Amino acid sequence: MDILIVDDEKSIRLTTSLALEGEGHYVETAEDGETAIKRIKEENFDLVFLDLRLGDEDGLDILQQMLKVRPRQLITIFTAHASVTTAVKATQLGAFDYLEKPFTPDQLRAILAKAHRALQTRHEVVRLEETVQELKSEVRHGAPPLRFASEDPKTNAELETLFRAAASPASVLILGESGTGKSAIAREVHERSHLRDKPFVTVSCPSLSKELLESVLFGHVKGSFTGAIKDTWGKVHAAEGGTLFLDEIGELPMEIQPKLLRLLQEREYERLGENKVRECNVRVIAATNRDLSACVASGSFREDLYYRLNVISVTVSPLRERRGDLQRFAEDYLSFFSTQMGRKLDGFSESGRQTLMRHAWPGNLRELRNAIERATILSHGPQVEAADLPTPVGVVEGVNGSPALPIIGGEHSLDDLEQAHMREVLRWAPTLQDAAAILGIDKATLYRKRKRFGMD
Ligand SMILES: Nc1ncnc2c1ncn2[C@@H]1O[C@H](COP(=O)(O)OP(=O)(O)OP(=O)(O)O)[C@@H](O)[C@H]1O
Repeated sequence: MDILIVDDEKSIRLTTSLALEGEGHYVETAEDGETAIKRIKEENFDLVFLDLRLGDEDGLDILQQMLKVRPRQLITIFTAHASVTTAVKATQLGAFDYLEKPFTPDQLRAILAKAHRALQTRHEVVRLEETVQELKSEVRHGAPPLRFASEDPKTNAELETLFRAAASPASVLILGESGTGKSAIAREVHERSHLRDKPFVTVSCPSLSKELLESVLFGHVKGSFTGAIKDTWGKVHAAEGGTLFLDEIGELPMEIQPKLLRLLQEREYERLGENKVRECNVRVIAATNRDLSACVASGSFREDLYYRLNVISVTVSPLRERRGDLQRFAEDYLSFFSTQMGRKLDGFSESGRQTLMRHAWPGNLRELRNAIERATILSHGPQVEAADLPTPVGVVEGVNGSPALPIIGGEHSLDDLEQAHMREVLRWAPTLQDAAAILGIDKATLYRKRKRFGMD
């Protein structure tokens, strides 16, 4: 995590950052409110530790100012002057948690674990909100047609291989960032397979608790857990003879992993609370936006299960690496939504096109589709202009003081290109850690370069 410690006591700043850095976190410190607020404005920290007594300054006041800048910022208050009243006041004002000084490494770790869970939930909520918007739109307007042919030779080759293998019973693993179209590919594999007339059943692994997920997958018998008031069949049963699509498989709890392995290896499972072994015949397709091999390395995903799932696999490239496809997708969506909404829109103006091309599309196809749907509603026509696209979609020249972006192949130095690319990635990457990973450099190099380019 990227963490900011705000405390006027040097020893606290030092010991806490050492403890946090020892756990692999990136830490910055600030000794007063002004510096802290400046950094909050500039950077996206996952968590802030804020002392309630900062010399003459009032920590509660700084807390409010920080939340004004970043309303969703996770802020843990720490103070040597803990009292129930201040704790309550701080949480009422929007603090995430409260830590009394002096604190033990275990207490600090507990806060970090809680913050980590909160961040994960937040990401999941954003993803679900977007999916809901998408589904609402599908109910209203139907779904835009899917395009699988790609201008990117790598994507094209991978998808072709995958679709050729669709008819085999082998398990399929689809990797790629959120919104790259993994679910759509899973369904397409099913449609192109010999199972197309059989059920296609989806289970979203992270949306349920461990117990519920197990029951949703395998079913349960009455009384097997509190609330199990009657026998039920699970999705494995519902998918019999067809395809079982396990979305976000990287989130599958450790306890359920052996049961899925048994399903894949032995074609057997048991309902929760029952000792009867049942046979099943399903083809499993799994997808995840996590780096599953890294999960195997860190011990959160079983290696044997990984190899069982990874018989045929495809990694869907993010949209920012498929610039050749971007315009086609945008045009397809525009043509679909303008027909649905009875709008006469004739493509994108040059400024609209440039705006589309300049954005990094962290939400991939889902974000693009939502942006184009919105632009179809907003546009005065006859073409979609930069102004019709939502603000975060692109950096338009001269807007908000942003310098124009260089064009690949134009008259620019490598320094200009590097600088512009770094600035854009830093603009949308959730954390500095992510930005460094995307740029393929370590965090220290990123810091050095930011300094050199005057970006800090
Ligand atoms: N091949 C495609 N052609 C056109 N649009 C697509 C295609 N694939 C996906 N989309 C659009 O992107 C949206 C998101 O796709 P999908 O849900 O398959 O992504 P995902 O990678 O499974 O996302 P997540 O990881 O968040 O579950 C779809 O609703 C659809 O509008």
